[in-house]
Amino acid sequence: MAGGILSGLNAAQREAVTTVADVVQVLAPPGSGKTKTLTARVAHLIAERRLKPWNIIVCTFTVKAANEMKERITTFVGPDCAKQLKLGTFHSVALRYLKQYGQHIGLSKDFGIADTSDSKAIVKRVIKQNDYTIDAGSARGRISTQKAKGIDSEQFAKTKKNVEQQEFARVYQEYEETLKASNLLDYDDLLLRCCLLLRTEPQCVANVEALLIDEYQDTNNIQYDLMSLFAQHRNVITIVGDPDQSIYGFRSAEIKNLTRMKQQWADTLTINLEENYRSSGAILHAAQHIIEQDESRPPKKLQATHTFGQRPILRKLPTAAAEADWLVAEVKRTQALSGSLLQPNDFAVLLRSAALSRAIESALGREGVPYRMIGGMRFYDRVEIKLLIDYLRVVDSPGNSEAVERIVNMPPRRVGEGTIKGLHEEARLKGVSLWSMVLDVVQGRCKPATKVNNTTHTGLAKFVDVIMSAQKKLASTAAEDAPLVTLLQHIIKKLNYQDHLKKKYADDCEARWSNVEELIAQTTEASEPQQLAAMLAEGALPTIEGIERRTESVTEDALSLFLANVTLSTAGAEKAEQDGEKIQQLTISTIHGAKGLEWPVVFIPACYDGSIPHSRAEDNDEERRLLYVGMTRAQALLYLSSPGRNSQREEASMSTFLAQPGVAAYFEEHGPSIAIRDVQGLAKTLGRESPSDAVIAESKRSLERDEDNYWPLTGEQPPEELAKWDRGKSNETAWSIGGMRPAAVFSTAAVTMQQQQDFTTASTTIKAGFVSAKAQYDDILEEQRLKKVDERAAQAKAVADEKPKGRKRQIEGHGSIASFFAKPSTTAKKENESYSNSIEQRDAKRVKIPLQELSNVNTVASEDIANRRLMLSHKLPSAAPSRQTPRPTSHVPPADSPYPFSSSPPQQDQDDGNPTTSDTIPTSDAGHDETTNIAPQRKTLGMRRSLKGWNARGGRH
Ligand SMILES: Nc1ncnc2c1ncn2[C@@H]1O[C@H](COP(=O)(O)OP(=O)(O)OP(=O)(O)O)[C@@H](O)[C@H]1O
Repeated sequence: MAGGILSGLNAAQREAVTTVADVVQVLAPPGSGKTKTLTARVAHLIAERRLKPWNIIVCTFTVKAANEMKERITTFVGPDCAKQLKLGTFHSVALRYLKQYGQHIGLSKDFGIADTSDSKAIVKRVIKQNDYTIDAGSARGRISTQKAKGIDSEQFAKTKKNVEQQEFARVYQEYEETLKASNLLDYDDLLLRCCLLLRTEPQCVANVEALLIDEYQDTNNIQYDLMSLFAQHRNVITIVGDPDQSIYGFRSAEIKNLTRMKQQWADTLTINLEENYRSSGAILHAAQHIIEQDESRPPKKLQATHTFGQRPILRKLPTAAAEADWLVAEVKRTQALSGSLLQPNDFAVLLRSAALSRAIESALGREGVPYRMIGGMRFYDRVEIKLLIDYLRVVDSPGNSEAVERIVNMPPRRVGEGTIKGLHEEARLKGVSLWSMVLDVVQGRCKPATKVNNTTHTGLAKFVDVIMSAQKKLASTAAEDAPLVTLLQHIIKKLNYQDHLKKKYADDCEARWSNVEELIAQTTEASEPQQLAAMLAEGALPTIEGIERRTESVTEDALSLFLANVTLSTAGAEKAEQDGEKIQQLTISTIHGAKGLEWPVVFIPACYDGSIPHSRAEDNDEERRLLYVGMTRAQALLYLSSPGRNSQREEASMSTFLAQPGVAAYFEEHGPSIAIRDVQGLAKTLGRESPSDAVIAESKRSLERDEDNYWPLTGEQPPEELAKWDRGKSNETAWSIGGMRPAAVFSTAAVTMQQQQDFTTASTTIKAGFVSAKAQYDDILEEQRLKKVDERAAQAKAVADEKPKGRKRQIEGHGSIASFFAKPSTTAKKENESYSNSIEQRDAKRVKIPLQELSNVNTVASEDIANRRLMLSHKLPSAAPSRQTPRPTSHVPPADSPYPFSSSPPQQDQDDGNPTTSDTIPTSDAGHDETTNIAPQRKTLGMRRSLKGWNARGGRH
């Protein structure tokens, strides 16, 4: 048996499992096998030391962890033995004692448990009944904090207090009285009463021979007391934990409990596990460097068992939206370059807070990448968002009776459920929508069979007012006056939405309001003339001669398209879930929710000050540990990124943890190249079959670009995006002057040459006929923009001329995924030890080429500029603009290259001036519509990126 228990353990783990010391602390970094060790020790105590399983208590922090541990122990000692262990969360173990021995402290056997929502409801009622002014959510949290500190309501009331604290003391006391009167214990009480019981009646735990605790760094003071009391007779305790992963300070976790334990049991044996079995050396080095910024923390060794691998990536992007696009592009690129060996399940996006998921979810939805959320709901499924989206839906389409039914009494307007159902049924029988039924009732055109009293009538009238005023608002807002966000804000104001959230979700209204702010940011973005035009162009079908088009309203179309976008962005994933298929899904999680988990590829976006460290965080060290926990979830590839502007459009600067001197040396500036041999190594590690070279080559073909080189490393917009913006601006000018809807943003893939020419004609004609002051001013701005683009182009050329061209910096012999996945573990230690030297070598070789990729796209920008200059001089281009697309940048480095896995290839010395076929949509039948005589579409990189969403969605649904 012992052989089985100990097999596969390293020396330190074996020592931790077999030591005869009574009190043992196993301090282990992430991925070092803490759970494995703790499990083996339980099995060892039973099998070798002959302890009875029913005399062993094992405490975990989550039910999931308890179940996993039980499963693992079962494999060693069998199910009958395993089920006799006292194994569970602190709360469940405490509950067992209270149920069995509670009478010793006057607790009747039939006490109930107040769950979180019961507790909240009680606090709210107490506040309401007494007209207290204290916020219910924060009062509930404060009660829990006091209990965690072991301070009961009477003790709290006795100390000197200011007025506000006195009120809280009364809430606390009345809350306790209510629980008592109802014979309820809340979660905190379970622990507190158990402590009381074990102090009053220590005999209850006279049988306990050993106590083992997982994730010890998250214990609070009450849990510490409970630990001492459980073990009070024999004092045999084993804990495993990692102070660097203590991220629950906000729930009163006490990192000091480690030293407190050593003080209480002076003979505590501390065993450090230093080998990490999860992450590549490069990831560990970077994570270690970050955590070591906390100088108060004792130095600790962390040894990678894998080889160095690929250095993590630290990327700057211009905006949160660009960051999301880049992230999804990297998911798709690495997936394709691995010949689909990497599947969505292998990727995780870890966020500091749930509200950050919106941009990522939208980008994933647009690109059809399925995802699941853990530790949170999908953005559009969140109650506070769903309700607003429903309002927008009803404004857009009042005939949507389901949506009307959901929102007619939300926020509450005293319209009962029965009334709504009755009206809905009457409407159905009459063959009209619920909206028209409600409207007729409110406007006195109909006397319904369903009883509608005065109060209900008033409620219905209020609802009608919200919808009709919103429709009016939309109709009266000009396209250039941000119609979507204006509409949304109108609805939010009408609903008094922030107050509604405060009332209904007292304890987490801030987080919910953050989500609403995120939706406002999204509609603000979508309302920009350029975005609006692009969205409309994406949704537009080509004009077909002889078929009359529906008269368009820019604002109304924009709302419909926006809502369709929202719906479709989640439709793929929903379908997969409904069908019950086991589909591959990328994971989105908060970092807190990802604790204890691991993935081959991890992204941590939004690494900016205010996000991480969070603006409301009280303890920056805890925020740093949070980043550390996130980083150490990654096995092979880790991406951190930060936008120059966050989703609220505020300027954002790189997280202080990542901006410190020396940090950059641990990161690459862009995603890695992935060669075929890397894929083979990856397959080996993941225990999967390696795709053939042909499959890899084929899936590579689907890629628009096989290097992470679209977004400049400086965090600026790519010239293509700027040129697009510039072009969008010139359209906008024409649009606002002529009052016309733009046919499209120039050169979008969805817009035909004919349309472009039509638009060019229209805009030039307008300008020629009537040149307003605004138009002249726009022309001046336009010239200034052109100048800037010219400067960028010149700068890019200068950079591109530097040698060596297009190289990425890598450490010789390191720095590739292959070197991690091939994991020649005997050399791993050596490799990692020589890391510092490598950094120096690498830095000596570092070639600063931040704008290297610009040279590829200069031609695009230049031609656009030329075309726009033609427009400005009121001359029509004789033919559709011929735009040269960037060359693909995939090159095999020479065999003797010092950068064998370099991801940015050397530039070719000459340019034949022809667009490469791989970057151009073939001019075959597929691209040429005979019936409409539409010219073949050409693919341009930036444009295709932004338009793909609609095309793809159209195809899928
Ligand atoms: N001696 C070992 N040899 C090989 N693999 C090991 C060894 N010890 C642990 N592992 C593996 O390392 C991975 C991480 O182990 P585990 O989840 O127990 O780590 P942990 O310390 O609990 O991590 P975290 O702190 O992140 O939760 C698991 O896949 C485990 O099987």
